[in-house]
Amino acid sequence: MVVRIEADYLMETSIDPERAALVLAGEQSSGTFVAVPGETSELKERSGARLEKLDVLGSIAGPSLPGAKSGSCVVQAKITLSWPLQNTGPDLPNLMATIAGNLFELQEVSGLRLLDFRLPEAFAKAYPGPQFGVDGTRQLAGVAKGPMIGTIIKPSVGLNPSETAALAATLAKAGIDFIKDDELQANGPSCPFEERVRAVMTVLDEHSQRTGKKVMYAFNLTGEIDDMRARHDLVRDLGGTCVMVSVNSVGLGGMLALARHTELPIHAHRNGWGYLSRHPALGWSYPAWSKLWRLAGADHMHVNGLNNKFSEDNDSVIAAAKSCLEPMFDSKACAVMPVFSSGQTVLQPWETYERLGTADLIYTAGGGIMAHPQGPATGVKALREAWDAAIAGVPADDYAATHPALASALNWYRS
Ligand SMILES: O=C(O)[C@H](O)COP(=O)(O)O
Ligand SMILES: [Mg+2]
Repeated sequence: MVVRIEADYLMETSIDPERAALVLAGEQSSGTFVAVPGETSELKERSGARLEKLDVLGSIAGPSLPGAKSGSCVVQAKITLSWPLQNTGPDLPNLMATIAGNLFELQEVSGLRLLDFRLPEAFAKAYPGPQFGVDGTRQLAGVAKGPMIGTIIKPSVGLNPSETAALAATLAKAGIDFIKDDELQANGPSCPFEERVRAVMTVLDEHSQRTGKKVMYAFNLTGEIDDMRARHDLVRDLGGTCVMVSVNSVGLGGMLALARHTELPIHAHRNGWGYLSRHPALGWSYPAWSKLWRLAGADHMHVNGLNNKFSEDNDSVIAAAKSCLEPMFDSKACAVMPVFSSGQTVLQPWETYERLGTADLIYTAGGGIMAHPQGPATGVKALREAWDAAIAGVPADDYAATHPALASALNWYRS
């Protein structure tokens, strides 16, 4: 159990690494660019950040980022800083300003990436964490085991509420477990939130009365706080079972307001992640960043997918997905359901299952279902067949020999 707040960074500097690390520690606690009269040694002892660990990894060819102090040699180091809990209290937005604030732009570093952090138990008491997580989501969606097969309404924008509902009805009939709005579709005049929810819930209710299966639909309620609360209430009152939010758009304050209000699982979309992470010498690692949202109350978190349409490599995707299930505190695991999404098709389930070692996930394919040559219903069938084969350990082509939906999808995506 940690007593102080601890954060690990990958740091790059052209000055003495210990000096650079101490500048970071000073700037993020009691110090500034010059000594000030009130910063006594007692105050520093009480409130100053400490350099707990410094491992110099070696030198690199040149600075990764512009604007840093230059020197004869650029070195990379792993450092751990710590802060007394008394500086912020168990307070997530202000934790963020402390461990991931001004330090990224200090001249002493030409690269800084937050790799991980650990928090005292007081944070576990102060915040809700996921209310549904894996088990609660499975229960609400009626999917006891295996992956939750899902999709994203595509085209992302442009369909009106009744067109969206008609697509949802087709997908439900095809046996899908999970549908979500795209992050680009929240409350635009061409597809207003309330009309969309009413139209979609009408068809999902009809389907549930007929079959007993309530498809989970994550309605994108991203917006201002009062609007998000009202949109949540509408979804709940109409029998919906999930809401979605773009976490970078609403920030921690918005997420916390929603999490303290919600009676439904929160599907956390990470759009914008690229600006926080794409340069390897800057920003956040996913396991660190996702901890903020897990503790704040996310139940599902996007982790990209193998062989995705973005720039992230597969090792990083698997590490991100695994981190969603790793316990954050002794008293509160904050485990969330990883959501594989981005360029997913019938091609990736085998490697995904083999590398992840569990099917506790939501697997959403937008283009990967909608673009199936025989239409979205066959797209759903093919994706489920791909996952059945992956879990049974049967190679794709062997399974496809007796499963035509999978066979045509494999041909389509391989061509
Ligand atoms: O919101 C998402 O997760 C993406 O739009 C995924 O879409 P795709 O499956 O068509 O890549
Ligand atoms: Mg999208």
